[in-house]
Amino acid sequence: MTKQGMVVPVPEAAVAVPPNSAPLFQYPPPRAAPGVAVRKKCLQMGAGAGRIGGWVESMRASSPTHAKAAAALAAGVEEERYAAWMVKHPSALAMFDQLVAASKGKQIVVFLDYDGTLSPIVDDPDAAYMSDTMRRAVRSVAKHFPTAIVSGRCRDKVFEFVKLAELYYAGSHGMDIKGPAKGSRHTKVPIHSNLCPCILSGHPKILISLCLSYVCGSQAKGGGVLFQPASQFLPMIEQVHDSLVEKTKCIPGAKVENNKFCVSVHFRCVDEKSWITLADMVKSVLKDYPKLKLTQGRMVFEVRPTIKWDKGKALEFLLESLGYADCTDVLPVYIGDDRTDEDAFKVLRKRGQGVGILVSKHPKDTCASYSLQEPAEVMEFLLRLVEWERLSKARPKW
Ligand SMILES: O=P(O)(O)OC[C@H]1O[C@H](O[C@H]2O[C@H](CO)[C@@H](O)[C@H](O)[C@H]2O)[C@H](O)[C@@H](O)[C@@H]1O
Repeated sequence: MTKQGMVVPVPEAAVAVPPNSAPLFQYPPPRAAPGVAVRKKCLQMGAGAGRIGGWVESMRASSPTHAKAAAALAAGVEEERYAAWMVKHPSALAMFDQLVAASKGKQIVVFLDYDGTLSPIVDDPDAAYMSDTMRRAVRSVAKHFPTAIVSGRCRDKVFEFVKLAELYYAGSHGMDIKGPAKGSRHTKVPIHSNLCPCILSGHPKILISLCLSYVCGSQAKGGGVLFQPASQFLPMIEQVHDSLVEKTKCIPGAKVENNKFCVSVHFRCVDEKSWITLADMVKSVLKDYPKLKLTQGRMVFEVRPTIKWDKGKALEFLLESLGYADCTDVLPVYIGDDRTDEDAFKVLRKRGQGVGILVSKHPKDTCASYSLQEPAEVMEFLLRLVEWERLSKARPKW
């Protein structure tokens, strides 16, 4: 269980908590203190000494398991800070009973990030396997609740890792969604039309405008909906991927990953002395692509289309597809570890509905309300959810 006494370095803020955000429950845990630093979502593209220092700090902060962080951890420098953070973002395991009590009369819908949430972070992105026990836990969850994986990886790749056909998948940071038929209330009824499902269902304006601008929805094989709001960026992403591979091949340890609608440039295995060179290379390639933006994940640069679409939008899209748009009888539970998951946490805050759980052993500015330390705790939480649901079905209703 939670090691509350752990001492940790403090990475730069991922996002600030909106000052007037609505409480998620009647008994919300305290929010992060006002005035927390705000990280710009898109990284500055300019050069200059100040910026270079900022880049290195930001790159370092993107993985608190960095050697210096570990040293700080051993030295016990930030113990109190971690304890204070845990008061604001209590363990979802410790708060389990209150969490499930809030779901009374509501349908729980589970959203799970992949890397760092279902699988431990490892050096080689191609070897980020999830354990069989975790797979069994996720399968059980999906038996009881609509469940979706929301990942920065390309959808096919994350499916190869997860291997569960009973889930919905949103790959490429939500830009490639294979979800249920629109408004299906989890019945998985296939749609029988070639028309865009967003238009068919009278989807909110934002999606309709996306439908008109991009090739987006179609019937997915085996029923359900395939939604790809960035499909017009495919050729550009291919080009950028190839340029990045070519440009960065002289940097030992750098790895460029094609995630279909976005590209990841990993620096986890790059010597820190080469980080700035690598960052400059990425920036120089992107200069020719103003329609692409650069964000940062855990020891990785993420190159993404500038469209207003992210994991938060994917969460909303999936909820609507399941028939829970603007409903009060739904409780989305989103578990993730990355900066990109903050978009989903923010959506939950804005809706004043749902449970955002950040997976982290370190204090981070986050819009999530709760925390879990690592994938092992995520698994424990999922299994408890299944057991609670099983028992509540067996319990007589008075
Ligand atoms: O949204 P996610 O499912 O969390 O995907 C985000 C990125 O995850 C992967 O990279 C991260 O995990 C790797 C394996 O543990 C690790 O080596 C890397 O440093 C992490 O950044 C994935 O490879 C990326 O493509 C995803 O964008």
